[in-house]
Amino acid sequence: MTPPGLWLDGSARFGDSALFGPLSFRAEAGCWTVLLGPSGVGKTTILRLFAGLSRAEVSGGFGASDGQPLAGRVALMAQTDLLLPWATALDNICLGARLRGERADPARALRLLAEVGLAGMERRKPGQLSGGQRQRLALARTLMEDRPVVLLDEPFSALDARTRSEMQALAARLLTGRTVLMVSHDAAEAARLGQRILILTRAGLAEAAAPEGPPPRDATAPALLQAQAGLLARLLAA
Ligand SMILES: Nc1ncnc2c1ncn2[C@@H]1O[C@H](COP(=O)(O)OP(=O)(O)OP(=O)(O)O)[C@@H](O)[C@H]1O
Repeated sequence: MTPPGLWLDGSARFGDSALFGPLSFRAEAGCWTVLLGPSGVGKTTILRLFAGLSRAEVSGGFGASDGQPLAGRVALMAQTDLLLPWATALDNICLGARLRGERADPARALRLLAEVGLAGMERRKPGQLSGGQRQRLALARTLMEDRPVVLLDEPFSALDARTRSEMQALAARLLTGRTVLMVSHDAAEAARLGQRILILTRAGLAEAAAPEGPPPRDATAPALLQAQAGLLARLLAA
């Protein structure tokens, strides 16, 4: 499936309560876009709209750049891993297919578990995995869905710095070529992963220059630290 871009135009509201806008949002096809911004401006709502999970009304509409419905083409990875505690790692990965009444491919599930570094752990339950391993499992479950559009809602924010860095690198490698829209609070994460970096504030949507080179970028490189500082300054000013 060729990944489509994403668009959203206008202002958003929940019933009588205005949320943001008007603005013109674009996430390019096949690119990694990071959406930064202070708490409560509507970042998660934008993700949930594209995932078909929000009831917010958007005045100018939203959708895929190819004009086709987004339903069935989107996978969402949330901040919490949302794993079923009583199910094994393998069953958790296959859950999406099961819920749709489809047959999950166990060989593919095992391959994905190996790709995220969980080979041999397929019979473990989430409680028998570390926080980082659970996030790896959640990433494998997202990949199992094999959707061209992947929405990430701060999926690595609860992890320690080292595990977060490993997960960022793994996700960048495994999601290459898909349209990725990631919500984050973390300027360092945006500088490391974003091919486009958008900042949503009460004043509207602005674009920040993304560092050069494909993600994941070296988080300790001077150019990256400079980009991170610039983003942080913009976030603090927002
Ligand atoms: N279903 C809903 N009905 C009414 N208001 C809602 C609903 N969902 C979210 N909101 C409100 O919309 C606003 C934006 O929420 P959203 O979660 O999109 O913000 P955010 O930028 O992702 O914040 P954070 O960074 O804290 O997660 C909040 O004030 C929230 O209370």
